[in-house]
Amino acid sequence: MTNPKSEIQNPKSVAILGAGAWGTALANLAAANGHEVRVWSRHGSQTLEAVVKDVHIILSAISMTGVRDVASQVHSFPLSPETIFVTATKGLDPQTTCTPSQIWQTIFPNHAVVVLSGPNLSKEIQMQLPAATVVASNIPTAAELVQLVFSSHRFRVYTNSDPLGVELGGTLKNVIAIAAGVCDGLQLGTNAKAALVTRGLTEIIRVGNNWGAKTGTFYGLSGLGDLLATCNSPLSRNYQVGYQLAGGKTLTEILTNLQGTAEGVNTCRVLIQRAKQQNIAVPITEQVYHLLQGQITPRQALDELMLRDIKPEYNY
Ligand SMILES: NC(=O)C1=CN([C@@H]2O[C@H](COP(=O)(O)OP(=O)(O)OC[C@H]3O[C@@H](n4cnc5c(N)ncnc54)[C@H](O)[C@@H]3O)[C@@H](O)[C@H]2O)C=CC1
Ligand SMILES: O=C(CO)COP(=O)(O)O
Repeated sequence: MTNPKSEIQNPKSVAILGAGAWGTALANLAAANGHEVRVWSRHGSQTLEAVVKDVHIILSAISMTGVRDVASQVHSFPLSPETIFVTATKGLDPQTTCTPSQIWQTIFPNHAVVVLSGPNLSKEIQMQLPAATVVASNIPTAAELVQLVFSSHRFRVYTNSDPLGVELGGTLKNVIAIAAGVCDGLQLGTNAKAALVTRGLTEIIRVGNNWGAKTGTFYGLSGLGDLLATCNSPLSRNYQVGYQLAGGKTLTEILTNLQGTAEGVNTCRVLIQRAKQQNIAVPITEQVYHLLQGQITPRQALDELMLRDIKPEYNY
């Protein structure tokens, strides 16, 4: 278990769905460990059916917009009951507010589903810089198998038994990363950034607890860890969205030129919908939402946050 190399004696076949930045990085990690890796892209020549045929693991690194459709397509193909699904998407479904793992689990109720999430800026991983992540599942053996497939001296993989918390940590932090980009773009300083990220974590925990996730999970790699990575790195697309909004660009201009997917834009809208339904206070998300809608300026968003009613610090 502690020696990742042991799994090379027992290679698995892994289908990676989505050949974007993250799918490619994950495919390289599994291939470097000696596993048989097949990558499917909607723009590629191989059919989805051929790629998923007889594999041990199907890992989805598709943007949120494609998850339901691709999962439904996979459902129409014959699969071994032992096939494990891994989801690496960090988003929420606009129709149902479901997480990607909830979509995969609903479509494949008899299969193990594992969530993979952590502070994993794909460019750094492609540069072979060291990183750590979490694989979480209600079925411990499935998480342990996925841990072995991806673990190496440059990618340290931890297991976790709170898949919802791990998934929400990676997903909700994208909204805070947009806010952090605004904070840096406006040059508000280190104190402001620390306050924003810390209060952002409180907001994430409040939403996560309401959803049924465990508080402690959000202090781990997929919550606090991913906040630290994305709120401090220009490599984060979500951070870039915020930074450029602070610079006066419109959201349309930013998204037209952005390389890859900034899931926080959609997640923010879905989160506002869910917070209203569940009556959860999400002050930072609200300001990011108004900003993305073009209803306020970054400076107005800042004032709104600073002038809220004073209150005790802990109020999950
Ligand atoms: N790039 C990164 O550093 C990380 C990204 N993620 C998450 O992984 C997911 C993918 O991110 P990236 O690879 O960076 O994005 P990307 O934009 O580079 O790639 C997205 C992939 O999804 C596919 N796709 C999009 N819509 C589709 C549809 N309707 N049907 C089929 N395929 C579709 C695209 O063809 C592409 O292969 C996102 O949810 C992101 O939050 C998670 C961790 C790290
Ligand atoms: O989730 C990520 C790193 O963990 C990637 O962040 P972005 O999607 O903002 O680039």
